[in-house]
Amino acid sequence: MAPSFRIGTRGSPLALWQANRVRDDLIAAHGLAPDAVEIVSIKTTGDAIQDRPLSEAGGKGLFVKEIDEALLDGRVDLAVHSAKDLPTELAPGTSLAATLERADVRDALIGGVAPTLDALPAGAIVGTASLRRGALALRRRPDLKIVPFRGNVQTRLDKLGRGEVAATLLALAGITRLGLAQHATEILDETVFPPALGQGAIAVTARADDARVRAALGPLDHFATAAALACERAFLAVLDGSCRTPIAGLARVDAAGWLSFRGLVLSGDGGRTVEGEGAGSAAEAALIGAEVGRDVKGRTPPDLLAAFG
Ligand SMILES: NCc1[nH]cc(CCC(=O)O)c1CC(=O)O
Repeated sequence: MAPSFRIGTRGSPLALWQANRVRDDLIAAHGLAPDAVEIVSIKTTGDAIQDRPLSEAGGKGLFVKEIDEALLDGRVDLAVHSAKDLPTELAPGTSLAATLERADVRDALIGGVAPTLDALPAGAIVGTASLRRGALALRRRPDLKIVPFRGNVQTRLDKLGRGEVAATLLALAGITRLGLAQHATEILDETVFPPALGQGAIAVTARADDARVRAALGPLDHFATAAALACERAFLAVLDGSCRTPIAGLARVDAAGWLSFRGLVLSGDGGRTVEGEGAGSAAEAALIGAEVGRDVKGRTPPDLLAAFG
Protein backbone atom coordinates (compact mmCIF):
# COMPACT_ATOMS: atom_id res chain seq x y z
CA MET A 1 0.00 0.00 0.00
CA ALA A 2 1.26 3.48 -0.81
CA PRO A 3 2.20 5.46 2.30
CA SER A 4 -0.42 7.92 3.48
CA PHE A 5 2.18 10.56 4.33
CA ARG A 6 5.57 11.23 2.80
CA ILE A 7 7.86 13.41 4.89
CA GLY A 8 10.53 15.47 3.16
CA THR A 9 13.68 16.26 5.11
CA ARG A 10 17.34 17.00 4.72
CA GLY A 11 19.54 13.98 5.10
CA SER A 12 21.70 15.12 8.02
CA PRO A 13 21.50 12.99 11.17
CA LEU A 14 19.79 15.83 13.06
CA ALA A 15 17.25 16.40 10.27
CA LEU A 16 16.51 12.67 10.08
CA TRP A 17 16.06 12.48 13.85
CA GLN A 18 13.55 15.33 13.67
CA ALA A 19 11.69 13.78 10.72
CA ASN A 20 11.50 10.49 12.61
CA ARG A 21 10.10 12.32 15.58
CA VAL A 22 7.30 13.75 13.42
CA ARG A 23 6.74 10.32 11.87
CA ASP A 24 6.39 8.72 15.32
CA ASP A 25 4.05 11.49 16.48
CA LEU A 26 1.84 11.15 13.38
CA ILE A 27 1.64 7.40 13.81
CA ALA A 28 0.79 7.76 17.49
CA ALA A 29 -1.78 10.53 16.96
CA HIS A 30 -3.74 8.61 14.34
CA GLY A 31 -3.00 4.98 15.18
CA LEU A 32 -1.35 4.47 11.80
CA ALA A 33 0.53 1.41 10.62
CA PRO A 34 4.30 1.98 10.74
CA ASP A 35 4.59 1.83 6.94
CA ALA A 36 1.93 4.52 6.48
CA VAL A 37 4.55 7.25 6.92
CA GLU A 38 7.62 7.34 4.71
CA ILE A 39 10.68 9.56 5.14
CA VAL A 40 12.19 10.97 1.95
CA SER A 41 15.60 12.53 2.41
CA ILE A 42 16.41 15.34 0.01
CA LYS A 43 19.84 16.78 -0.67
CA THR A 44 19.81 20.57 -0.61
CA THR A 45 22.20 23.12 -2.07
CA GLY A 46 23.11 24.14 1.46
CA ASP A 47 24.24 20.60 2.23
CA ALA A 48 26.40 20.54 -0.89
CA ILE A 49 28.28 23.78 -0.08
CA GLN A 50 30.92 22.95 2.50
CA ASP A 51 33.77 25.24 1.58
CA ARG A 52 32.47 28.70 2.50
CA PRO A 53 30.15 30.37 4.98
CA LEU A 54 26.55 30.09 3.87
CA SER A 55 26.02 33.78 4.56
CA GLU A 56 28.24 34.31 1.47
CA ALA A 57 26.55 31.67 -0.65
CA GLY A 58 22.97 32.90 -0.31
CA GLY A 59 21.89 32.00 3.18
CA LYS A 60 19.22 30.03 4.89
CA GLY A 61 16.94 29.46 1.91
CA LEU A 62 19.57 27.13 0.53
CA PHE A 63 18.48 24.45 2.94
CA VAL A 64 14.81 24.54 2.06
CA LYS A 65 14.51 25.25 -1.67
CA GLU A 66 14.71 21.65 -2.88
CA ILE A 67 12.44 20.48 -0.08
CA ASP A 68 9.83 23.13 -0.95
CA GLU A 69 10.01 22.01 -4.58
CA ALA A 70 9.38 18.39 -3.57
CA LEU A 71 6.45 19.55 -1.44
CA LEU A 72 4.91 21.64 -4.21
CA ASP A 73 5.46 18.86 -6.80
CA GLY A 74 3.64 16.40 -4.54
CA ARG A 75 6.71 14.17 -4.12
CA VAL A 76 6.29 14.69 -0.38
CA ASP A 77 3.23 15.74 1.66
CA LEU A 78 4.92 17.50 4.53
CA ALA A 79 8.37 18.80 5.34
CA VAL A 80 10.20 18.90 8.66
CA HIS A 81 12.60 21.74 9.45
CA SER A 82 14.48 23.15 12.39
CA ALA A 83 12.35 26.25 12.95
CA LYS A 84 15.42 28.46 13.16
CA ASP A 85 16.53 27.41 9.68
CA LEU A 86 13.21 28.34 8.08
CA PRO A 87 13.41 31.57 6.07
CA THR A 88 11.13 34.35 7.32
CA GLU A 89 9.12 34.15 4.11
CA LEU A 90 7.86 30.67 3.38
CA ALA A 91 7.65 29.58 -0.27
CA PRO A 92 4.32 30.58 -1.83
CA GLY A 93 1.89 27.68 -1.64
CA THR A 94 3.48 26.26 1.51
CA SER A 95 2.54 27.05 5.07
CA LEU A 96 3.41 26.21 8.63
CA ALA A 97 1.13 23.33 9.64
CA ALA A 98 2.51 22.39 13.06
CA THR A 99 5.17 23.41 15.55
CA LEU A 100 6.27 20.70 17.94
CA GLU A 101 6.83 21.42 21.61
CA ARG A 102 10.09 23.25 21.99
CA ALA A 103 13.15 21.62 23.49
CA ASP A 104 15.78 23.45 25.55
CA VAL A 105 16.50 26.73 23.79
CA ARG A 106 19.99 27.29 25.13
CA ASP A 107 23.37 27.10 23.47
CA ALA A 108 26.12 24.92 24.83
CA LEU A 109 29.85 25.47 24.80
CA ILE A 110 31.88 22.46 23.87
CA GLY A 111 35.28 23.26 25.21
CA GLY A 112 38.36 21.36 24.13
CA VAL A 113 41.00 23.16 26.18
CA ALA A 114 38.78 24.64 28.90
CA PRO A 115 35.20 23.96 29.96
CA THR A 116 33.69 27.46 30.01
CA LEU A 117 33.69 30.61 27.93
CA ASP A 118 35.30 32.51 30.80
CA ALA A 119 38.01 29.89 31.30
CA LEU A 120 39.21 29.78 27.69
CA PRO A 121 42.82 31.00 27.34
CA ALA A 122 43.39 34.54 26.04
CA GLY A 123 43.04 34.69 22.27
CA ALA A 124 41.59 31.20 22.04
CA ILE A 125 40.06 30.16 18.73
CA VAL A 126 36.32 29.50 18.81
CA GLY A 127 34.76 27.87 15.77
CA THR A 128 31.24 28.89 14.80
CA ALA A 129 29.51 29.77 11.56
CA SER A 130 26.82 31.61 13.47
CA LEU A 131 27.24 35.40 13.48
CA ARG A 132 25.03 35.53 16.55
CA ARG A 133 27.16 33.10 18.53
CA GLY A 134 30.33 34.84 17.38
CA ALA A 135 29.03 38.26 18.43
CA LEU A 136 27.72 36.99 21.78
CA ALA A 137 31.00 35.21 22.53
CA LEU A 138 32.97 38.37 21.68
CA ARG A 139 30.65 40.51 23.78
CA ARG A 140 31.77 38.50 26.79
CA ARG A 141 35.33 37.75 25.65
CA PRO A 142 36.57 40.36 23.15
CA ASP A 143 39.98 38.66 23.01
CA LEU A 144 38.66 35.46 21.41
CA LYS A 145 39.26 34.71 17.77
CA ILE A 146 36.14 33.53 15.97
CA VAL A 147 36.66 31.33 12.93
CA PRO A 148 34.03 29.96 10.54
CA PHE A 149 33.08 26.40 11.33
CA ARG A 150 30.69 24.35 9.28
CA GLY A 151 29.54 20.84 8.74
CA ASN A 152 27.09 18.76 10.65
CA VAL A 153 27.25 18.42 14.40
CA GLN A 154 29.44 15.29 14.36
CA THR A 155 31.88 16.87 11.89
CA ARG A 156 32.26 19.86 14.18
CA LEU A 157 32.89 17.68 17.21
CA ASP A 158 35.55 15.81 15.19
CA LYS A 159 37.29 19.08 14.27
CA LEU A 160 37.26 20.08 17.92
CA GLY A 161 38.69 16.69 18.85
CA ARG A 162 41.56 17.26 16.42
CA GLY A 163 42.34 20.57 18.12
CA GLU A 164 41.42 22.77 15.15
CA VAL A 165 39.61 25.06 17.58
CA ALA A 166 39.67 25.56 21.36
CA ALA A 167 35.89 25.44 21.62
CA THR A 168 32.70 25.51 19.62
CA LEU A 169 29.11 26.50 20.35
CA LEU A 170 26.10 24.41 19.43
CA ALA A 171 22.41 24.30 20.26
CA LEU A 172 21.78 22.06 23.24
CA ALA A 173 18.61 20.81 21.50
CA GLY A 174 20.58 19.49 18.53
CA ILE A 175 23.28 17.69 20.46
CA THR A 176 20.69 16.26 22.84
CA ARG A 177 18.67 14.85 19.92
CA LEU A 178 21.82 13.25 18.57
CA GLY A 179 22.73 11.73 21.92
CA LEU A 180 25.81 13.94 22.12
CA ALA A 181 24.87 16.24 25.00
CA GLN A 182 27.62 14.74 27.14
CA HIS A 183 30.07 16.79 25.06
CA ALA A 184 28.64 20.06 26.39
CA THR A 185 31.02 21.54 28.95
CA GLU A 186 28.93 24.66 29.68
CA ILE A 187 25.29 25.46 29.13
CA LEU A 188 24.94 29.16 28.46
CA ASP A 189 22.19 31.05 30.22
CA GLU A 190 19.65 32.35 27.72
CA THR A 191 19.62 35.81 29.25
CA VAL A 192 23.35 36.38 28.66
CA PHE A 193 23.53 34.24 25.54
CA PRO A 194 20.11 34.60 23.88
CA PRO A 195 19.28 31.92 21.31
CA ALA A 196 18.50 32.20 17.64
CA LEU A 197 14.88 32.93 16.82
CA GLY A 198 13.17 29.54 16.61
CA GLN A 199 16.00 27.63 18.26
CA GLY A 200 14.94 24.29 19.72
CA ALA A 201 11.64 24.14 17.85
CA ILE A 202 10.74 21.74 15.03
CA ALA A 203 8.45 23.19 12.35
CA VAL A 204 6.35 21.18 9.92
CA THR A 205 5.24 22.71 6.63
CA ALA A 206 2.62 21.44 4.20
CA ARG A 207 1.00 22.62 0.99
CA ALA A 208 -1.24 25.50 2.01
CA ASP A 209 -4.24 23.96 0.22
CA ASP A 210 -3.75 20.42 1.51
CA ALA A 211 -6.57 20.15 4.05
CA ARG A 212 -5.97 16.42 4.65
CA VAL A 213 -2.34 16.84 5.69
CA ARG A 214 -2.94 20.05 7.61
CA ALA A 215 -5.72 18.42 9.62
CA ALA A 216 -3.57 15.37 10.30
CA LEU A 217 -0.81 17.61 11.67
CA GLY A 218 -3.19 19.50 13.96
CA PRO A 219 -2.68 17.24 16.99
CA LEU A 220 1.11 17.67 16.73
CA ASP A 221 0.91 21.44 17.14
CA HIS A 222 1.99 22.83 20.52
CA PHE A 223 0.19 26.10 21.16
CA ALA A 224 2.79 27.81 23.35
CA THR A 225 5.63 26.92 21.00
CA ALA A 226 3.65 27.97 17.94
CA ALA A 227 2.89 31.33 19.56
CA ALA A 228 6.52 31.85 20.61
CA LEU A 229 7.67 31.03 17.09
CA ALA A 230 5.10 33.37 15.53
CA CYS A 231 6.39 36.17 17.74
CA GLU A 232 10.05 35.45 17.03
CA ARG A 233 9.48 35.14 13.29
CA ALA A 234 7.51 38.39 13.20
CA PHE A 235 10.42 40.14 14.94
CA LEU A 236 12.82 38.70 12.38
CA ALA A 237 10.57 39.66 9.49
CA VAL A 238 10.43 43.32 10.55
CA LEU A 239 14.18 43.47 10.98
CA ASP A 240 14.45 41.79 7.61
CA GLY A 241 17.48 40.05 9.02
CA SER A 242 19.76 38.91 6.32
CA CYS A 243 22.00 36.16 7.56
CA ARG A 244 24.77 38.78 7.84
CA THR A 245 23.24 40.45 10.88
CA PRO A 246 23.55 38.87 14.31
CA ILE A 247 20.02 38.68 15.72
CA ALA A 248 18.85 36.85 18.82
CA GLY A 249 15.72 36.63 20.90
CA LEU A 250 13.34 34.48 22.79
CA ALA A 251 9.61 34.41 23.46
CA ARG A 252 8.13 32.45 26.33
CA VAL A 253 4.48 31.71 27.00
CA ASP A 254 3.40 30.99 30.56
CA ALA A 255 0.59 28.68 31.68
CA ALA A 256 -1.90 31.55 31.64
CA GLY A 257 -1.14 32.29 27.98
CA TRP A 258 0.95 35.41 28.63
CA LEU A 259 3.77 35.88 26.16
CA SER A 260 7.00 37.73 26.97
CA PHE A 261 9.55 38.49 24.32
CA ARG A 262 13.02 39.96 24.28
CA GLY A 263 14.90 40.46 21.04
CA LEU A 264 18.19 42.05 20.08
CA VAL A 265 20.49 42.99 17.25
CA LEU A 266 24.25 42.96 17.75
CA SER A 267 27.24 44.39 15.97
CA GLY A 268 29.45 41.67 14.54
CA ASP A 269 32.03 42.18 17.29
CA GLY A 270 29.36 42.09 19.98
CA GLY A 271 30.42 45.55 21.17
CA ARG A 272 27.04 47.12 20.61
CA THR A 273 23.57 45.72 21.10
CA VAL A 274 20.11 47.14 20.56
CA GLU A 275 17.54 45.36 22.60
CA GLY A 276 13.77 45.48 22.91
CA GLU A 277 11.08 43.82 24.97
CA GLY A 278 7.37 43.23 24.69
CA ALA A 279 4.60 41.22 26.31
CA GLY A 280 0.93 40.44 25.87
CA SER A 281 -1.55 37.70 25.18
CA ALA A 282 -0.13 34.75 23.22
CA ALA A 283 -3.02 35.27 20.80
CA GLU A 284 -1.25 38.48 19.77
CA ALA A 285 2.12 36.80 19.33
CA ALA A 286 2.92 38.07 15.85
CA LEU A 287 1.85 41.63 16.71
CA ILE A 288 4.12 41.67 19.76
CA GLY A 289 7.11 40.40 17.80
CA ALA A 290 6.54 42.91 15.00
CA GLU A 291 6.19 45.80 17.45
CA VAL A 292 9.43 44.96 19.24
CA GLY A 293 11.03 44.58 15.82
CA ARG A 294 9.96 48.08 14.77
CA ASP A 295 11.14 49.51 18.07
CA VAL A 296 14.57 47.84 17.80
CA LYS A 297 14.89 48.75 14.14
CA GLY A 298 14.12 52.38 14.92
CA ARG A 299 16.87 52.54 17.53
CA THR A 300 19.50 50.64 15.56
CA PRO A 301 22.37 52.86 14.35
CA PRO A 302 22.63 53.14 10.57
CA ASP A 303 25.96 51.35 10.39
CA LEU A 304 24.49 48.30 12.10
CA LEU A 305 21.54 48.49 9.75
CA ALA A 306 23.97 48.68 6.84
CA ALA A 307 24.81 45.08 7.57
CA PHE A 308 21.26 44.20 6.58
CA GLY A 309 21.48 42.72 3.10
N1 LIG B 1 21.80 25.61 11.79
C1 LIG B 1 21.89 24.22 12.10
C2 LIG B 1 20.96 23.83 13.18
N2 LIG B 1 19.63 23.94 13.02
C3 LIG B 1 19.04 23.52 14.18
C4 LIG B 1 20.03 23.13 15.05
C5 LIG B 1 19.84 22.63 16.41
C6 LIG B 1 18.44 22.24 16.79
C7 LIG B 1 17.52 23.38 17.07
O1 LIG B 1 17.91 24.54 17.28
O2 LIG B 1 16.29 23.09 17.08
C8 LIG B 1 21.26 23.30 14.41
C9 LIG B 1 22.59 23.00 14.94
C10 LIG B 1 23.07 24.03 15.93
O3 LIG B 1 22.72 25.22 15.81
O4 LIG B 1 23.83 23.66 16.82
